Amino acid sequence: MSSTPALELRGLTKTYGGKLTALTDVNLTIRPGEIFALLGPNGAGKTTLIGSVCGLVKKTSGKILVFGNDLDEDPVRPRYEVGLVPQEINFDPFFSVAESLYIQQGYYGQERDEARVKEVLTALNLQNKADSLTRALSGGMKRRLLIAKALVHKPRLVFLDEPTAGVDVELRRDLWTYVRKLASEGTTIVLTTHYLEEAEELADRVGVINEGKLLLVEEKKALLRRLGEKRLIVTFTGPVTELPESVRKTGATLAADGKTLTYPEREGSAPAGDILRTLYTQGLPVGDVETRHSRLEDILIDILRGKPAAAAAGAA
Ligand SMILES: Nc1ncnc2c1ncn2[C@@H]1O[C@H](COP(=O)(O)OP(=O)(O)OP(=O)(O)O)[C@@H](O)[C@H]1O
Repeated sequence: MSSTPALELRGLTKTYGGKLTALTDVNLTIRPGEIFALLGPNGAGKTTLIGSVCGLVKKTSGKILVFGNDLDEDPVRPRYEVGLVPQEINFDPFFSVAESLYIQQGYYGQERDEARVKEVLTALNLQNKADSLTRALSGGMKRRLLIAKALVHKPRLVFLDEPTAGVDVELRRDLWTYVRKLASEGTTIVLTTHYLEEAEELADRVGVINEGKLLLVEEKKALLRRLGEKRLIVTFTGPVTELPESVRKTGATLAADGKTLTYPEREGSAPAGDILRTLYTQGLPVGDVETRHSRLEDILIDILRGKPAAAAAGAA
């Protein structure tokens, strides 16, 4: 596989109306074939970033390179390699499903390719709807069609902006399977989502953006590891003043009120069971015991609150 980045943003900045800076000096390299999840709260700048690459938003400054091609030098052809599944449904209700895909092929400078349209419709389970008017589709089918539209010209870089917002669990699972398949075939995927479970499930790397600034870019696995794969949480029936030294040494911490112990179990660290055994043998008043897998949600909250440990890796 080529090592040319699928996308490079260098100092990308966007100011709306000379006032609101939606993106500030964003530097980001997306590797070919990866699934990259861009996370951040409402208004963080995710759609602006995607829009700048896809030609829907005019950047204020900075460089955008798609598979090594600078969009300032050629704003059209490199974008033929890009597909976008937008947040909002945007097709003409008077065309049929198949027609809207043929139009899309033309829009991307391609010949009408019936076999490809059939293939995409089948992949998205819309084969029986080819002749239906798009306005006659259910909400979930419209979402499938949005994805079909984004893929029909075989883009090598696909942006999915909130692809599963408002869809049912089954469709979400189907889409995840399909996204994984695309990635396994070498398509690069950039995904924004408010469902952190989705990013956890799919992403190879995660980027966090807030107020137009990219705060962190890291491998998802490393990010989850950093917080501890698992947390042991012990609630005591009465306040404890001090933890046994052997427990303290493991990195376990006692809450200020002495009522809870938290232990992030990391690779190679003491097993949670050893800590529990010590607590019992030392006669500490163990009440409730809970183990919890770390979630991207915990990490994201820490990063957005500016906790230094969480943001240690910095943006790349
Ligand atoms: N066309 C526009 N004109 C003026 N301001 C805009 C425009 N589009 C977006 N903004 C502003 O830019 C900022 C970033 O918006 P953007 O839509 O990129 O965020 P987002 O991360 O995609 O949010 P969400 O998760 O809510 O979709 C917001 O403050 C938004 O109000």
